[in-house]
Amino acid sequence: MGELSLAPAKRPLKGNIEIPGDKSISHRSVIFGSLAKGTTKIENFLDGEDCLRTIHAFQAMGVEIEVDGTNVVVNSKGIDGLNEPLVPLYFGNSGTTARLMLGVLAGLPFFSMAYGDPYLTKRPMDRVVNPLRQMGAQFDGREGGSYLPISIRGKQLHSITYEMPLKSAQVKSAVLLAGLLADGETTVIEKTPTRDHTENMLRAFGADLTVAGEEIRITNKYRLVATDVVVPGDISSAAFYLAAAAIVPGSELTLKRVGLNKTRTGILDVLEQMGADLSIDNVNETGGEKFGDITVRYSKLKGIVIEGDMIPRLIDEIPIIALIASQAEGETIVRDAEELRVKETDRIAAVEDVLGTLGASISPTEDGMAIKGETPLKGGLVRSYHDHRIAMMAAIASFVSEGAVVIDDISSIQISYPTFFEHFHSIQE
Ligand SMILES: O=C(O)C1=C[C@@H](OP(=O)(O)O)[C@@H](O)[C@H](O)C1
Ligand SMILES: C=C(OP(=O)(O)O)C(=O)O
Repeated sequence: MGELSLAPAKRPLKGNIEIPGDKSISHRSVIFGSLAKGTTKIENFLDGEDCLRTIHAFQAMGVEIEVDGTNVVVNSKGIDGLNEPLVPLYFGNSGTTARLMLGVLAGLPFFSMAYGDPYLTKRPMDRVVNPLRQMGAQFDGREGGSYLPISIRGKQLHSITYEMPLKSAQVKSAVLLAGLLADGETTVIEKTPTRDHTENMLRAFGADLTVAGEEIRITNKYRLVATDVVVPGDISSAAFYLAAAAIVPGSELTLKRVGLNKTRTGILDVLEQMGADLSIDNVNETGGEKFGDITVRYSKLKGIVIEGDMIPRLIDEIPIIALIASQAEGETIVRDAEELRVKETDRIAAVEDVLGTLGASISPTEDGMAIKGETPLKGGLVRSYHDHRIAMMAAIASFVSEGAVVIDDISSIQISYPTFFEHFHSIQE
């Protein structure tokens, strides 16, 4: 797959979409399934490239993992049964695999090596390497271990109390995973809440975890117990079709079984504040994770300010929110989102380039952007920067463009949403 030209399609979008499994929860289901002794069955696993990297890492350590589409069965001998990997572990484009696995590998009694693709290789790893070194971890790598490739000499770790300097669920999770393998009680203090799937799944797998206000504590007192996981749909994937229905006149889409964890539903709050017409039905819960069907109908939108504690609740949705804002009346301002600079690409610069090329008015700032609407989009040739969220945002932009949107390379979409184009075409019939 390479370049793709999408003709303008200014007709109402209609239908139902089965949103694929949540990426964050899929990674964690394989990690906890592999650390627990016994059989863990995972349903609705996201068979995107990133989550497959996490599977390959544990297979290289001797865990039996069978993948049959979105059904995965993990058979593990538990933490004590993991073997030294004989080959370097390849994490591809996946920041979540890299950060969480460094937390695991640091506390296992063997040597390992990790590397990634050219994009992951540019992303900072010192954010996990630093706290893990405080726990006694031994890493070596580029720029003193700040960037992949990194080698890990596994050690018996000791507990720490770590106050989060960044708003990052990956850092929190790396320290908690290391805490699961360390002596004593590890405490993470998190002033701004980030996604809490690690905490929910640790509880479901029987770990000794307590959460009291801003403090999350974990010990290695109990071994994890293999537990089946049903993965809810990924709200970060649903966001693309929430946006499509919200900005194409006359549309109505229902997105099925989408995760509704409060730490992830910022996009729904923002859409409501902008004036979108949303309803949620069939709400249920699995493994501490709420999910339900979301219906969105087109309505006139207006610009808003998005900042502070809201940002971690929609961090991956900011590119698609920028597109929505370009079709809303008035100005939308995004602040406190400096983390966007160190994602798969610099997403502030990429949004400015892609939406700017298409005709939107985007003014970037150090930690966000201002978007002036409502601007007609004219179409054009855009670069995706090998970033799945940028490529999908550009594809959705074609629904409201006057001319064709040509995306230089759509292969990155396989990272998080392999059925994206199947769904894209199904809602135009
Ligand atoms: O923990 C996770 O599964 C993730 C956390 C977020 O990253 P940060 O922890 O860097 O904010 C998010 O952007 C990423 O897509 C997935
Ligand atoms: C930032 C993302 O993922 P990761 O950090 O796992 O590469 C994402 O999916 O938007």
